[in-house]
Amino acid sequence: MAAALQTLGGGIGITLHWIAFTPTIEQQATEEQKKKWLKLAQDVAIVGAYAQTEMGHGTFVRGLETTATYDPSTQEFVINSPTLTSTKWWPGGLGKTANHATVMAQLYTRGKCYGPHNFMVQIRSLENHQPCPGVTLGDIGPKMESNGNDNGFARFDHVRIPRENMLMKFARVEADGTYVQPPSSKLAYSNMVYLRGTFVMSAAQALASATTIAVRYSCVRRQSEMKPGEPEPQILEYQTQQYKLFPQLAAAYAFWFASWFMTQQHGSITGSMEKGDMSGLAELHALSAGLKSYTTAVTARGIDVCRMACGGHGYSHASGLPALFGGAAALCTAEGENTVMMLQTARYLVKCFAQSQAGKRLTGTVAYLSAVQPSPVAGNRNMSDLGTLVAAFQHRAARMVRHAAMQMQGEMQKGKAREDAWNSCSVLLIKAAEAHVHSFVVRNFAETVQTVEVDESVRAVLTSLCQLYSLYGITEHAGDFLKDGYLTGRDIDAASSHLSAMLARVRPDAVALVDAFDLHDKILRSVLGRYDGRVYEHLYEWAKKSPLNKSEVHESYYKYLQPFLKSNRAKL
Ligand SMILES: CCCCCCCC/C=C\CCCCCCCC(=O)SCCNC(=O)CCNC(=O)[C@H](O)C(C)(C)COP(=O)(O)OP(=O)(O)OC[C@H]1O[C@@H](n2cnc3c(N)ncnc32)[C@H](O)[C@@H]1OP(=O)(O)O
Ligand SMILES: Cc1cc2nc3c(=O)[nH]c(=O)nc-3n(C[C@H](O)[C@H](O)[C@H](O)COP(=O)(O)OP(=O)(O)OC[C@H]3O[C@@H](n4cnc5c(N)ncnc54)[C@H](O)[C@@H]3O)c2cc1C
Repeated sequence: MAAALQTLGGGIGITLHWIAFTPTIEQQATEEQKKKWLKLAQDVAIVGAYAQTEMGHGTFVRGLETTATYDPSTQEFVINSPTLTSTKWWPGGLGKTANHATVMAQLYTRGKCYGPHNFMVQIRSLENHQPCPGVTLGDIGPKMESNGNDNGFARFDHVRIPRENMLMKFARVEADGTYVQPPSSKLAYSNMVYLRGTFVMSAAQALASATTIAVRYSCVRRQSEMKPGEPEPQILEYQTQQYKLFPQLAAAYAFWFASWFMTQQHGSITGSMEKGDMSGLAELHALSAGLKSYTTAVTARGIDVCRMACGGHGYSHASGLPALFGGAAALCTAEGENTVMMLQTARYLVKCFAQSQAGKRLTGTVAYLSAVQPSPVAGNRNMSDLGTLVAAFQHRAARMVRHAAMQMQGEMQKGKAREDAWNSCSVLLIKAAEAHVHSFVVRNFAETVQTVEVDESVRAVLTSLCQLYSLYGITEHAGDFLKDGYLTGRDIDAASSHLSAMLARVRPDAVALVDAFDLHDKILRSVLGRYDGRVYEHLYEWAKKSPLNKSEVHESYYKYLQPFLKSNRAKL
């Protein structure tokens, strides 16, 4: 339905209705309010946008300028866009599709500001879809990709909504204007945590799509001579092609398993929060922010590697890879810009490190921080053993977290304010947080392949893939592992040769591993990745449908080229 609307309309998109607007009602509305709006949203009797970001603020939610001022005389909130930069800007579906929006605005009551809260605002008439009085709407214009989605803008000129339109599951405003505190001010951000968690699966699916396309095409495409006089080989026979594609394929599986963990964690922690136990919220936020940032960044880069591995046809929209890349690039910015999200994870790690220094036993995804010994125990390690690889990644992360935290402590001891010390160490902090998330993904991948209920022959293939993913990470970041002597040069050489062996071992199963994603041609939308492998015939058919081929001589010849040629010939 959503996809149909998105393709049919060519300018409307209800993606955000499903992934942001409806979940916000589910997570932030009272039972009363759900009775009023949730079924309408689920049945698409209303279409909604999630209107938080403004022209002037996206990351800094506490800096949003839209206001919601409570008027006790009428028991209404007045929604207003006081400045140009307060214009809501970017929300998907806001331009032309949505007739409702959850609007994040600074809540004012009795002259005091209580920070950003969500409000349900009808923005278009249900009769004729015209903007409601006081509401100005429009599309923000063409983007890098996803132009089927009308990311829009909205301005509110003192628009009045009933008090009951404030989503009041956590915080409330009583009829007389009294503000009732939520258990945590961050619960207003809970849907962002949820959405970031879903991005991990979006990244896995996107990387799975890209590797399916590139691996299948690399079995169809024959090019060059590996040995003089021999037939042109499949390009997947080249080790360099395997080195490009198989780490991306392994990452797709790693992220797929990481998203299982994320979903399970989100469910159990929000379950406890429903019972008033907020203790897991900080870890959930740090994990979802870090995983979202890490997986979307690796995915965007990985899709472009797949695109380049397909040569010229990879650059054609026929391959489906440019659109995939554009979508993945969007997820690096949307739902929390990646740098900012990784800094949130770093903030949590620094806090946990301080707690472990004070003797607290850490648990959950940071437990390893207190378990890992600072002084490395060098020695010939078995670089094909998953336990050894996991321990190496945890040691690397613990060392980098400790280094960044100690660096920050040092800056503060020199008299720097905490915020300045934070800023001057933020590159170290980002790298430490990335190493932490990377070690989580490796550990989770290893634990999943060892416990998932599959046939032993399948487990053997998944284990090779997990080794490949880990060895690739070690060789790509060798310096981090060598720095304190935890790994030696010999270990890194061993890792490189094991990696080469893994490339050769994965090769015979590569097509089966991408087929296992079970992505239908209609989902892949790629001539190169077709299940039947009939690339060339369909590439020709695809090209013939290009609008430029509607006429043999394009009108631009008569308008521009013909007079231009004529005048140049006249000068000869
Ligand atoms: C792979 C591709 C496949 C194809 C895809 C298909 C097509 C794709 C194309 C197109 C569709 C894309 C889909 C679009 C969807 C996107 C929708 C949106 O974008 S909706 C807007 C999102 N906006 C943000 O996420 C704002 C980000 N900013 C923030 O969240 C905050 O401002 C933040 C966290 C950066 C700072 O918030 P502070 O300033 O209030 O908090 P501080 O001062 O940093 O920290 C205070 C305490 O609060 C905690 N905290 C912060 N946020 C928290 C949270 N969410 N939950 C729990 N605690 C939190 C912190 O951990 C900290 O805790 P202690 O004090 O250390 O204990
Ligand atoms: C495809 C797409 C769909 C979107 N859909 C929606 C939607 O449906 N609803 C919605 O509300 N929003 C939506 N957004 C907006 C999105 O949430 C914001 O773009 C995002 O939160 C980033 O905020 P920003 O654009 O203000 O970037 P900024 O925060 O201005 O980032 C610009 C640069 O500043 C850096 N920076 C900012 N703060 C810090 C900091 N504290 N420390 C270090 N560096 C910092 C960033 O790292 C980045 O490099 C969408 C965006 C895109 C691209």
